[in-house]
Amino acid sequence: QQENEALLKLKQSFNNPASLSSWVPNSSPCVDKWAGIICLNNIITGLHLTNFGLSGKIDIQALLEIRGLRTLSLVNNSFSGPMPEFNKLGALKTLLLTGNQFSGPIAADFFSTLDSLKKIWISSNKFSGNLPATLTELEFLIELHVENNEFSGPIPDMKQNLKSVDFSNNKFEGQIPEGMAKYGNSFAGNEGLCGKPLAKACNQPQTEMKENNWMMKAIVALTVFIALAALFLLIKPKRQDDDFVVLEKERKNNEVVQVHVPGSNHTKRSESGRKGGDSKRGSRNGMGDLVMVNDGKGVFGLPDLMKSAAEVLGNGGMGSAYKAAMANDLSVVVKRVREMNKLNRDAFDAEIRKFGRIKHANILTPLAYLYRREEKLVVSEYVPKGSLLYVLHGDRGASHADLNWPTRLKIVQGIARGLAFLHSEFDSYDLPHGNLKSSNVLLGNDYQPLLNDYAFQPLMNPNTAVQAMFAFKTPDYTQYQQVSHKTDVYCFGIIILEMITGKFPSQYHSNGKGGTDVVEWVFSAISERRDAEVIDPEIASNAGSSLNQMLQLLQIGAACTESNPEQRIDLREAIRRLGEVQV
Ligand SMILES: Nc1ncnc2c1ncn2[C@@H]1O[C@H](COP(=O)(O)OP(=O)(O)OP(=O)(O)O)[C@@H](O)[C@H]1O
Repeated sequence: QQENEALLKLKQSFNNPASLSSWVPNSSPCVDKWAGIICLNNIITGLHLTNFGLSGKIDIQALLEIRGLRTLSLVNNSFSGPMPEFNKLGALKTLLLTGNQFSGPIAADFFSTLDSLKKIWISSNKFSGNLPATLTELEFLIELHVENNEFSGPIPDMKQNLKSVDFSNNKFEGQIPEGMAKYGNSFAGNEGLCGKPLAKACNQPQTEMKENNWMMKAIVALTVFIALAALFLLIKPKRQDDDFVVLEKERKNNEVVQVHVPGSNHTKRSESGRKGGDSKRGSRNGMGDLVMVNDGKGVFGLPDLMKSAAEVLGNGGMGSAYKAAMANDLSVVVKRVREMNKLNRDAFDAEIRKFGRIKHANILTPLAYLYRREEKLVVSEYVPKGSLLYVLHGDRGASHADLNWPTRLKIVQGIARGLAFLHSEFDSYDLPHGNLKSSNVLLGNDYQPLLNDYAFQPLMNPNTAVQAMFAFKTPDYTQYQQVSHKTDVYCFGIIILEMITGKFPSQYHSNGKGGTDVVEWVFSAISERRDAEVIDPEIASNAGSSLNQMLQLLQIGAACTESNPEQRIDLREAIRRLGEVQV
């Protein structure tokens, strides 16, 4: 009875408590299932007031009277002002305040009385000042999210083994403590931070930093140049009468370059041998060893690539990727893949040609390849918006702001269509995609997703495939030692959870450190009936009537990431359920 009254007092302290209409005198919070009240054996253990439209004061005295209270969630409401005295609730295990307007500093000793805390989420508020030093003393802490605030000062040296952590988009400064470098992606958007894992080194005067920046750029440019030069040397034929050498001589004499790219200013010399016929091998067609497998974007050769402005895009598990902007305004990505020696040249050729014939709105079709014993190059069109990974987590610019709920749903549904296509096209493969993750989903102009780096497993040396492909990081392989079509479904599920929570999945790190274990987080939220709390505040804050649809998508993501493949839904079922989700 005392607890009922305490809750009614708490309700009175809120403005607009219409969402708490089930909280009425002469009824029981547990038996009559008051909204947002979690009970265990008739004892109130949690207040989950996520998205309840609440604001006003929070009556801490009332909360103190709820003796069994362990979890307090006020996520996505409109509370403001300084941090309330939650530190009086000494038995709390979970404190979730994400997505409010709380502001100002938090006292350094705030957490000294909260030594049972396991999860602290105070992200997306307006907290400022240093992070309280007492955070480092919380022995049981496993989740700490302070992103999207105005915190400044140093990153504390947390000795706990945090499973999920995010310091991004604040004003933290100084050197990241050595032991914190393992939380790789959690520090983005803090201009003043330096040291590992960031690329910015510490302890350098400003001018020296600038010089170093220039040096870095020079080193990158040199690396690209050396990579392309090495490439050139690799493909350089030994026979003096080879077409490629002839081309080079012509170039030195300032004669026309024998390349043909629609729309380019280069003069054509000869059309012969360029299409069909010997172009299968490509070595004697006047264009080096590059073999076109799809000429929908024009025909080009290695000399075009050699002359283009190149830029390193990244180094993935399978090799490195370069962007090459060619003279005809066509920009391509050259992916240099190591250890792809499972097939001989003819089988490799047949395989990539198969990819080159794909015409699907959600698949990126490769344009050309180059086969050398030591390495293979696969060339595709450059997609300017970049990957879903980049747009979702990389910058907070215009493209990120466009990732509203309808766009996210459209992307998920497009990925499903692309994946369904691969599953029918490469039905006989164990892994029709095999490396599905958000960095391999590119976003077209209209945010239509384009799947990339698919169906590579049959081409790769088995050991490298295990090391490089995301499918082999799933429980299917790590627990059950067998990959299958359902493995792609698991990887798809990770993307769904990543998009709906807005979190960088720790699954993408090979050591699992840094980022959020989205599967564990979502499963525990669902089982504790606080699933609405894990929805990315950026889409949840004005979800309105779409909230149920978001929760439906979250459930599909969870069903796709069921760790036992036998209990996991298959792609057909996932697509059926996705069809029921509306904007
Ligand atoms: N065609 C493309 N257009 C635009 N960006 C691309 C294109 N292909 C790759 N990228 C981007 O270049 C970067 C490096 O790509 P890469 O494929 O080498 O690495 P990855 O996707 O992180 O890992 P993996 O090797 O496992 O696929 C990634 O951020 C990727 O999204």
